[in-house]
Amino acid sequence: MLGLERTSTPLTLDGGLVDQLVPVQPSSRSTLPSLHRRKTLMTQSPPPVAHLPPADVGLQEIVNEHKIHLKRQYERVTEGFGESGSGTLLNTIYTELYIIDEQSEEVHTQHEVRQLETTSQTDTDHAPTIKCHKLFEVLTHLKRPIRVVLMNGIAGIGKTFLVQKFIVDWSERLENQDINIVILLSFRELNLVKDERYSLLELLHVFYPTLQKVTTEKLTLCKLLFIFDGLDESRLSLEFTNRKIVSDITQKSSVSELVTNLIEGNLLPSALIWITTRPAAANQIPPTCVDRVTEVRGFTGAQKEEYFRMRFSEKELSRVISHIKKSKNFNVMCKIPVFCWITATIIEYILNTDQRSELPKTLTDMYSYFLLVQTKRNKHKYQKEHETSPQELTDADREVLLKLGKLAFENLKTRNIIFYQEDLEECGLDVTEASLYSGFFTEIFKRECVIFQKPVYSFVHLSIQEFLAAVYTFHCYTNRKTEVLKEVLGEEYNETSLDIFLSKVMEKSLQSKNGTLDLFVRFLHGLTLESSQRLLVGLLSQTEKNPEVIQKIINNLKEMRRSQISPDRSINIFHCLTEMNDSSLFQEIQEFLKSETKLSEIHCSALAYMLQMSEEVLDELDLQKFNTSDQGRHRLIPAVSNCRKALLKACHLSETHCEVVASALKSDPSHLVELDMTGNKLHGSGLNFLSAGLSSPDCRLETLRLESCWLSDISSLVSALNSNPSHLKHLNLSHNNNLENSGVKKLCVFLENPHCLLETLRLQRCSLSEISCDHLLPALQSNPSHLRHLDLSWNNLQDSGVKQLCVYLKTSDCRLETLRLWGCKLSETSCDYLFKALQSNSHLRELDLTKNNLQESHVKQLSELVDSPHHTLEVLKWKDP
Ligand SMILES: Nc1ncnc2c1ncn2[C@@H]1O[C@H](COP(=O)(O)OP(=O)(O)OP(=O)(O)O)[C@@H](O)[C@H]1O
Repeated sequence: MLGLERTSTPLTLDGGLVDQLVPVQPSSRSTLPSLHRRKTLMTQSPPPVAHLPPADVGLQEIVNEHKIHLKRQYERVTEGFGESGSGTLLNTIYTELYIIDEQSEEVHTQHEVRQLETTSQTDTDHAPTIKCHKLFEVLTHLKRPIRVVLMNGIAGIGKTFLVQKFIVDWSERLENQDINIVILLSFRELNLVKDERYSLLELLHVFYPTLQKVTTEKLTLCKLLFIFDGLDESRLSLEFTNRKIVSDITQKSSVSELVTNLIEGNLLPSALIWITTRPAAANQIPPTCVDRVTEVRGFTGAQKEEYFRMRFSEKELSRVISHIKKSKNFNVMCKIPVFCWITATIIEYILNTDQRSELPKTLTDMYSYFLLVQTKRNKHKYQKEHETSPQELTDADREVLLKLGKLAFENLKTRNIIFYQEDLEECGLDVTEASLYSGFFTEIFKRECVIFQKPVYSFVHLSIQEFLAAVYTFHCYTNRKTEVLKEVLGEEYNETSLDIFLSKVMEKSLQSKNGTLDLFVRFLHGLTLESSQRLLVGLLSQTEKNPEVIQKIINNLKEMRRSQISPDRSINIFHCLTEMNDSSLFQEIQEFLKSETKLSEIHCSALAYMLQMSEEVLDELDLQKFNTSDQGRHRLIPAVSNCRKALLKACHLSETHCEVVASALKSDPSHLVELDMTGNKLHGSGLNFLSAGLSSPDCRLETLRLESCWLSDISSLVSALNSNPSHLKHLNLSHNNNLENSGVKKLCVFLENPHCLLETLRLQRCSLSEISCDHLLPALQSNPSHLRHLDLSWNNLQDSGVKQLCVYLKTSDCRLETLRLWGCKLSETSCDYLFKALQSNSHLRELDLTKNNLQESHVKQLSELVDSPHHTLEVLKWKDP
């Protein structure tokens, strides 16, 4: 029993000032295991106190007893599909969830997996977030009380865990102490009494016998919170229009009527109501009854890590996290806590059985497992089947999964990700049962209502759609449904061997520019393995065990080459090999790198992937150092995202390659600090792509070399540098003959930017005249203190150009150390200008006037400066080599 202590804090109850009884925190609390809890304790301000009737010690004791009861019931959880009350302490595994304070109307309009591959991951959008303990806090902008909260969330996202956490924190007096009594009524349990007639008071006593001692009067005085968990599971018919009004808590009624009257506020109008539901069932509650809609979005990146941190020892943790990070798809799926649990369970099992064994690498295995576990959870939830192992899919499961597969497949071709009733019907899905299906398969199939008041359906993740589409395609292949396969491969498709079938699908996928079928073909290859077929037995018929066919498929992939495909698409060939558990490439690459044998294209793709995924950031990637073809070099480009220095000189980069480089500059974190694209034709869209990368706030590039890149209009480059000015230190645009004075004029906009920190500027052979110096002078003068090295060699600057430069040299903040003016058609006059300027400049160390046809007499004074111990000039070059 918890101790009670008097406090003098006056609190109001019905307008009167009363003394309150504040519970003393139990001393055992400091020994609780959860890190999270300890944090809560430390950061917490004293909780608001319950408004109990004055000095009602009797009621307080009942409440205390109720708290103890709830704590006992909910502090332990069995994960995945277990019941509460046994298993692990919730606080030792509970990880904070990301909840937004509004419901999203959008369905996924972009392929999450692909989105991740092209952009840096934004875990959170700009929606306001909310903590579960603040659900009933008044909305400041609306200033109205919150009575009914509807909490949406897809299956496995953590709604029930959240409710349990709320209850445990309340029962331990950590949060929400302004609420006197919390009553959890899950729809799953209400279903059991749906045909009974009770008064609300009796219903409470059925579920909470400890509350029997509370009288009607006292109950109406208490601040109550009713939590209705899992509306999607409800078998009650909740009628909000033609229902009987019940306002007396002793009045007998049907259970459905009690629930609707509570929600509507006819019964206990001041009681708070919290309803959780999968999106499929949310529309059972009229929006007019709801004061706040929230949505549980699962884990953010940091929360994901925290989840695994709580489960694994420090030693194992880094292995687990890096394993998950290596696969972008695992990363996406791990936003859903139940997928984290599946991943953790599989990994834990492996680590406990054999530390040395490999963690599951293939996505196909992970997704197969996910499908099985979710199917089992649904069965447990809706059909109360406890005893089947996850591997046992019934005929009914198989039928529905294949229909969903058909829907997935049909719509994958058109990239359609939202479906209407007609689409479902076309695939044989019974729409009258849609809500059951969507409930049953919300894990993979989510139903939402949008503006049109028409149900819209979509898969929870597009990756799930692709997986089911692959399962269905495989099913059609093994069952010789040629007509269906023709839809993917075109009319000319004929029954053929598995290896030829797969290489045709692969070809098809390579043709797609944006990777529409990438994941689909990966799954398809993964499903050829006996191990996958074993996992999905019941859903997939097994193909003949024929190692030769598997080997043929592997060989086909290795030999696949097409020109004009993006290196990202090529990496997908390698991913398909990984899905087939083929690791021969890794060994071959290692051998080849040692022996300097020429790397084939597929080796380069594999190598690019290895480098890309390596935990070590590569210091330098120099494409010229690889013994391979141009195509092979192109396939290495994706590795740019994981290196500091990328040397991509003269290798015929196309705009697609520039796009890949740009995405490396945009990635978060972006490692690239030095980029050399010299000798590639970058004019036009290539430069635009690159500029988009440079303008990203994540770009950290310090050195950019674009010599001989056929550049003329550099507007996009300048505006990119200008929007992100403070990183670039060295810029080399030499040998771009078409740059001309107009190019320099544009560049000056960047040089003038007060945040520009450029130290080196090289503009050799850019067809410049003295007009460029006119442009440069004010720009350099306005921001004089950063530039250290300026190279304007082989431009027609003449003496008048040098005259302008000398004005800059004389600027007091000028810190220029090297000035190179080879072949600028200078005469003795320039030497005079320079001598005068350098008399007042104490920074220049090196002056290079080679190839200007100068005589010893012309440079005499400048040479004296070199000899003078009082001047910084150390090197003067003027003799032609
Ligand atoms: N906050 C969390 N911290 C740690 N694990 C969590 C958390 N939330 C959920 N999980 C894991 O995910 C599993 C599913 O969570 P939960 O049952 O709460 O989901 P749900 O949204 O209620 O799903 P459903 O709609 O299917 O009932 C849990 O059994 C647990 O393994």
